[in-house]
Amino acid sequence: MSASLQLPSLLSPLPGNHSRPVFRSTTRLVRCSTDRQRLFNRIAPVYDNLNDLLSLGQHRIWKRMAVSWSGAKEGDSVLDVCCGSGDLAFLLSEKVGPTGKVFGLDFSEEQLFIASSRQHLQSKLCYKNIKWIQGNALDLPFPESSFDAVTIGYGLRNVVDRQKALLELYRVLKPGSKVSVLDFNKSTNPFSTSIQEWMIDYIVVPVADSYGLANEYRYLKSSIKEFLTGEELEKLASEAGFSNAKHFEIGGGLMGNLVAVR
Ligand SMILES: C/C(=C\Cc1cc(O)c2ccccc2c1O)CCC[C@H](C)CCC[C@H](C)CCCC(C)C
Ligand SMILES: C[S@@+](CC[C@H](N)C(=O)[O-])C[C@H]1O[C@@H](n2cnc3c(N)ncnc32)[C@H](O)[C@@H]1O
Repeated sequence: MSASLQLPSLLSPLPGNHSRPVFRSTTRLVRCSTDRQRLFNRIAPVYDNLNDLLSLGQHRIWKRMAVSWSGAKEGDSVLDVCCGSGDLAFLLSEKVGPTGKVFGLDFSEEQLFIASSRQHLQSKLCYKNIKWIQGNALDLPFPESSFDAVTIGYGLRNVVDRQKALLELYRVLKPGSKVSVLDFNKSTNPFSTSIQEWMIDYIVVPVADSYGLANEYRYLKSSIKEFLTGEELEKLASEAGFSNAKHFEIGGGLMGNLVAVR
């Protein structure tokens, strides 16, 4: 099974063969974009369950906050970049209602397969307004000024070029509209950092190991280390052209949400 970064495709539902990819365990999992795409394909079957279990359901609250901060409202046309299995896109769909439109974009075919299956299992009328697109966050397949709000949950940390991703988010937003960026918080407080690292080493990785995904979840710790602090995110967003870039610590400082206006 291959997923193309060059040719975004509308997936509603996803076509093709949905057999699981071969599981591999390597120590160097995430050198490039293709490695990350494979990682997210591999964890797709257990991704939602592990998020619920490991965050004790808290991730649903953080995602609601991110959607609320995006300013999406009834009738809007909105985009969720790095949508994964679709949590933020489903929440956006409820916000914009049947008269609005939601696009969920991701480069992982397996994550999109889960998102599309979830959409078809639900009877909510508004969920019919979601289109899943396989594409690259660094080269969004939309004209400029297309959206009234954009969200990206746990995505910016995972792209290989964050500045380019923010420039793309800026380009597709309508002037005056907001981007809401939810992710782990790279704290400047050593105590918060050690709690976060302890939780990943002694809770997250051992639980993931029981699914054969220890390396995939070990990646979380290194990716947070290589991520940006709230202040650095505000600076990067301002450099991409956004105004009023503000980062909020949530979940007791374990998570963060950047909000910025085009
Ligand atoms: C939805 C959450 C994380 C998504 C996520 C993001 C990634 O970049 C990954 C990369 C590789 C593998 C998995 C992921 C991934 O799942 C957030 C919630 C779940 C987290 C998996 C675990 C949370 C660990 C916190 C430090 C603990 C919070 C505890 C709580 C406040 C009780
Ligand atoms: C941790 S998941 C987050 C999924 C979802 N937003 C959530 O909050 O649960 C990160 C997602 O980003 C996607 N992703 C990473 N880099 C990407 C890129 N360059 N283009 C498109 N999707 C990307 C991955 O495939 C994965 O589904």
